[in-house]
Amino acid sequence: MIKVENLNKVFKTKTKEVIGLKEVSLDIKKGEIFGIVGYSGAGKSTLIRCLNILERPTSGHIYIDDVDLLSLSSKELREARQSIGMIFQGFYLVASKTVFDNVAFALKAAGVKSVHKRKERVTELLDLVGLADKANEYPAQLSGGQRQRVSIARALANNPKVLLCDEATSALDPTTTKSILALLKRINREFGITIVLITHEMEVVKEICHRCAVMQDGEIVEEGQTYDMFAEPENELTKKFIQTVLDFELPQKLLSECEGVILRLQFRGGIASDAVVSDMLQAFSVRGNILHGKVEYIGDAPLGIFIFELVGEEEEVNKAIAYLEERVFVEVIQDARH
Ligand SMILES: Nc1ncnc2c1ncn2[C@@H]1O[C@H](COP(=O)(O)OP(=O)(O)OP(=O)(O)O)[C@@H](O)[C@H]1O
Repeated sequence: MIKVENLNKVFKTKTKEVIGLKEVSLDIKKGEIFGIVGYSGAGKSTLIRCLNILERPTSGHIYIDDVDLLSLSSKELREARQSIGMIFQGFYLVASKTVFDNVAFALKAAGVKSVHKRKERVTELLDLVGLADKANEYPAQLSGGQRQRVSIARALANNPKVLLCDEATSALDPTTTKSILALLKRINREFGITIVLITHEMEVVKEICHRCAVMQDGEIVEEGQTYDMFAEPENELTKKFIQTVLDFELPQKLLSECEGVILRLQFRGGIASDAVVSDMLQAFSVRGNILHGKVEYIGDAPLGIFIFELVGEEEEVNKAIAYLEERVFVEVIQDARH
């Protein structure tokens, strides 16, 4: 659906050249929610702005449904953009227009001349985003979450195939963020709209993205199914992002009192975690203490995480670790034996 091939963007300033994107390639499937995550300056905004040619890449290709966006004339590009909606962190609503008129404006701009048709569509959209009762209010009278709902209604006005979300929830509190993400999920499910979102919050990716990519210094450093990225991240930066969601802070006092090996065990959904641990405890002469444990849901799929201390003779402990490593993901986080 969206194919990005070897995209490069170099910003030329008076004194230097800044690399915005470096050989970025992506293949985003129809109906997918795809997340792009990275720290500030990683190139996320540049990439998402390139997807509707708000920013012209220096080289490379962008295809949406096999149409090469960079080969289009200005008129053709304007038409192609009708099928790409976009929402932003700052909402960009027109302060002097009512909620109704902010949404109707997108229809007018797209050439919908009939007042009746515009009214019908705006009413439908405001219903969809839960703002039917706010049609005559002005942006200043709305909360941040409500403003983002208006901008979602506006972005969907002309039935786009793709919705680009540029840090759409970064200015919102956690509860409002959840409600906006739930709305995006619903839009994706009910209308099959492909959603590409950029964010610096892994929590957002965990909540709604089917697949995601991690960016650093203009490059994609890792890409995959969101669940796999959480369960078995490979890149160091991905691991850091994952930790922001899955990390357990154990009290320093507890760590210093532990005499054995502290392991972090990760169980993919479907594996009976307690059975693996109790079988291990029966098979080897070791003692085990669970220090922490919980099940995180990545989308709807469970990922179990336990912090576990193993105490015993060195050889038995090593055998027990090897036994666990054959069955689940194991990370040694402290070894007080050495
Ligand atoms: N118009 C510009 N002129 C010069 N350099 C730019 C321009 N826009 C972006 N850059 C540079 O390109 C790199 C990528 O920036 P970009 O805004 O895409 O990152 P980002 O991941 O979106 O960060 P943030 O989350 O802070 O917006 C940065 O080094 C940035 O300074």
